[in-house]
Formats: sequence, structure tokens, C-alpha cells
Amino acid sequence: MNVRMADSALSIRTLTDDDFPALGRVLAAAFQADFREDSVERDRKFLEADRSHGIFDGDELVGCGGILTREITLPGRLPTPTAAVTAVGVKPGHRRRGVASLLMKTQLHGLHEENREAFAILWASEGSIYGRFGYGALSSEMLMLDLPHRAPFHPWVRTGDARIREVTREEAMPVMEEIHDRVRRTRTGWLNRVEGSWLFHLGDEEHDRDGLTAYRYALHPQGYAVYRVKHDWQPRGPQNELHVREIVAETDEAYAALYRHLLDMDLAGEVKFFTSSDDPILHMITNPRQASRARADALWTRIVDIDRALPQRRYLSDVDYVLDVTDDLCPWNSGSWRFTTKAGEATVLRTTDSPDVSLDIAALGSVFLGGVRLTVLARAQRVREHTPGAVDALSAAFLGDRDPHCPEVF
Ligand SMILES: CC(=O)SCCNC(=O)CCNC(=O)[C@H](O)C(C)(C)COP(=O)(O)OP(=O)(O)OC[C@H]1O[C@@H](n2cnc3c(N)ncnc32)[C@H](O)[C@@H]1OP(=O)(O)O
Repeated sequence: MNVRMADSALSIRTLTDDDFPALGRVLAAAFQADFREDSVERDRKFLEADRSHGIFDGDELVGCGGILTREITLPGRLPTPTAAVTAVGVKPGHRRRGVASLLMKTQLHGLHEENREAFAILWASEGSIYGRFGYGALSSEMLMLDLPHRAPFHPWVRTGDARIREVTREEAMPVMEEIHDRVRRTRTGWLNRVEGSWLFHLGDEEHDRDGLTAYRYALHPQGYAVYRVKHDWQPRGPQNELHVREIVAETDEAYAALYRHLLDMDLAGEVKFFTSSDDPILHMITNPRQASRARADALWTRIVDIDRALPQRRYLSDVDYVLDVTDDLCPWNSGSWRFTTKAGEATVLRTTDSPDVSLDIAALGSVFLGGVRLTVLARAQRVREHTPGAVDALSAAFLGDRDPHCPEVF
């Protein structure tokens, strides 16, 4: 984990409200987008100025990155504070001088020194960027699912007889906010949402739509679905694509009913949904092979303070091992820690005992949400076992009871 030293001409500070127009231009340049005046207001609502940093070359803002104050639900149904890292961008022409490295170090050291969130999460634009900063890959994944129109369910799948109503965004929003807030507390990887995150997640200006329709909102008494339509009128009949943004339901029956509503939509050809890797739909349709699916990495997780982070979730079995951890960027994590779990709860204490397992902080980040098996990281030679059986036992303890999934990109 080698972190580049910043060019000495650079300086970094937190942003103020006045910096947002310049920030908008840096982000547009970084993401190869056209700058839009209206993005400044959305950024103001979405980003938190006092947790956002600008990196300056003299007076010029050349790079940025922000932390969103969020809760994420950890294994054990535990909503827990996390630093959601976003809006990382460096102007072309100022890259590979250590701008992003300076930002990463400032964020992580700040969280540690101020005793803030014990771990950070992000969505990576490219898979090659964040491993060097100790973020664990694939800590959650998503399933990119294509389901054929009218795919039948097994007879045991109950959908109930509640009517699903298609309503306006204005009518849907307060209902969705309430349902989402109840459901997210029970789902590993889900975040709480504030006003800015709803605006960002369900942004629905013309330029957000990528040629598709505006969002449609389907309300069930115990859930909702949001989707767009891509029109596709074929000579042999309509084959519209339903692009589902999310299906959120408080009961399995409501979840099935909302899926059924989308699958049976007249004029549709297929339903596309970026969903959780353990979406039960594959066991609900009679022919799972009809569902074409691909997996992609979603959240990357960075443990900031190992002794504060690991006890924040629950574990599936009891273990007692010494972990030898390497962390160049956050050296306070390096060294040996006794990791003990009992009845689901963990303690992490400094020790001089000899280690049972050696691993780096990014490997711990990968397994933290409970979706990645430590045994797989050992087979990838990322984790070394010194005591036979330790990796198997730790792997089982760290697994969650469902796959972590983050339904929103931030
Ligand atoms: C959470 C999010 O917001 S994800 C969005 C990230 N932003 C983007 O993708 C926008 C486009 N890209 C950028 O703005 C920049 O290239 C960034 C932010 C990814 C990297 O910024 P830089 O200031 O160039 O990074 P920095 O100079 O600190 O590089 C650190 C190391 O990472 C490597 N690195 C940086 N970016 C990349 C990349 N895209 N792919 C592979 N390696 C990379 C560098 O080569 C360097 O390694 P080295 O020290 O061994 O030479």
C-alpha cells in the first residue's frame, strides 16, 4: 500500500458555501461532463461543506472530495454511523501529483483524530483507484438482472390482493420516505436518506434520464417501486424496457407483488434491475435461467479504526484469534490485535501474543459487511494463516446472514 506524497505546491482546506461554483466546475471537468449552473444547488444540498475538502494549487481549486454523514446497516440489523466518501475528482492536467492521495490521507486521519466514524465507504468510478488507500474491494456487490416480461412465479409465491397504485412523485415521496426508513434499518448495506440523498438518488431532470421517461412511482400499502421506461416499438410488438430504480418492501408478499406488477406491465419486453446479489426473485420465478444476470462491485469499505469498527457489527459464531494487521496509511491500525467474539459481540484489544492470521486493512474492509468469505481472500493469498483452522473459523464468523447491498450510488 504505497501512498504517493503530495506535490509541495498543493494545499488543502475544508470548503465554504462560496466554493461551490468552483467545485461544480472541478467535478464537471473530472467526470468529463458539461458544467451546469443548476448542479451547484444540487451539490449544495447533497454535499456537506464542512466535511468537503478542496485541494488548491495556489488559488486554483484543482481537486475535491467530500464525506457524507450517514448511517449504514451492519450485520445484526445495526444502523451505524459511516463516512460516505463521494465527489472525489481532480482536474485533468493536475493528476498524478498526489492530489487524491492528500485528500484520502486528510479524510482518514481526520476521522481518526476527531473520533468520528470508525469506517468509510464509497463507490469507485474505477476498480484500480482505492485499494492502495486501504479500501476493501467487493465489500458489497450488485446483481444486474434482466427478467423477461411475464416471467411466471412458482405457485407458492403469494402476492396478496392489495391494489398497487401508480401515483405522482409528490404523492409517492412522503410515503416512500417512511417505508424506506423502516426497511433500511433491517437491511445490511442500506443507508439512511436525507433530503439531499433523495434528490440525488431520484434526480429526474431531463439530463438525468438518459433518453428514458421520467420516473414512475408504484405504491403498495407495504412497499413501493420506482422505475423508468425505455421505449422500444418493434414491428412484431412493443418491447419496452422497464429500468427499475428500486423496489422497497416491508413484507415478502409486498416485494413479490411489486415485482409482479412490473413483470406484467403491458407493452413491456423486459425488466432490468440492479439489485442485491441475493435477490430472492431467482427462486420465485419458475425458470431462473430466463433471468440473465451479471455481478459488479458496489461498495468499497475502509476500516478507519479497527478497535472501534469491528465491535460495531454482530458475528455469527464465537472465535478468539490474534490478527496481525498491516496498514501503511493509518499506522495506528498496524500490529497485533486479539479479536474475540462471544454471542455475536466482538472485542478487539492490543496484544503481544503471536498472530494466528496476517492480513492487510483492505482485506478486513472487504469482509466487514459480511458478503466476502475470508477463505476466498486466503486462497487469493491476501490473508496468511499461521494457526491451522483460524481462517475457516474467522471466515464463518464474519459472514452475514444476507448479502450486503447498497441500493443507491452516492
Ligand atoms: C468516491 C468517488 O468519488 S469515485 C470517483 C473518482 N473520480 C474519478 O474517477 C474522476 C476522474 N479521475 C480523477 O479525478 C483522478 O484521476 C483521481 C481522483 C481518480 C486520482 O487523482 P490523482 O490526484 O491523479 O491521484 P494521485 O496522484 O494521488 O495518485 C495516487 C496513486 O493512484 C494511482 N491512480 C490514481 N488514479 C488512478 C486511476 N484512475 N487508475 C489507476 N491508478 C490510479 C496513481 O497512479 C498513483 O499511483 P503511484 O503513486 O503508484 O504513481
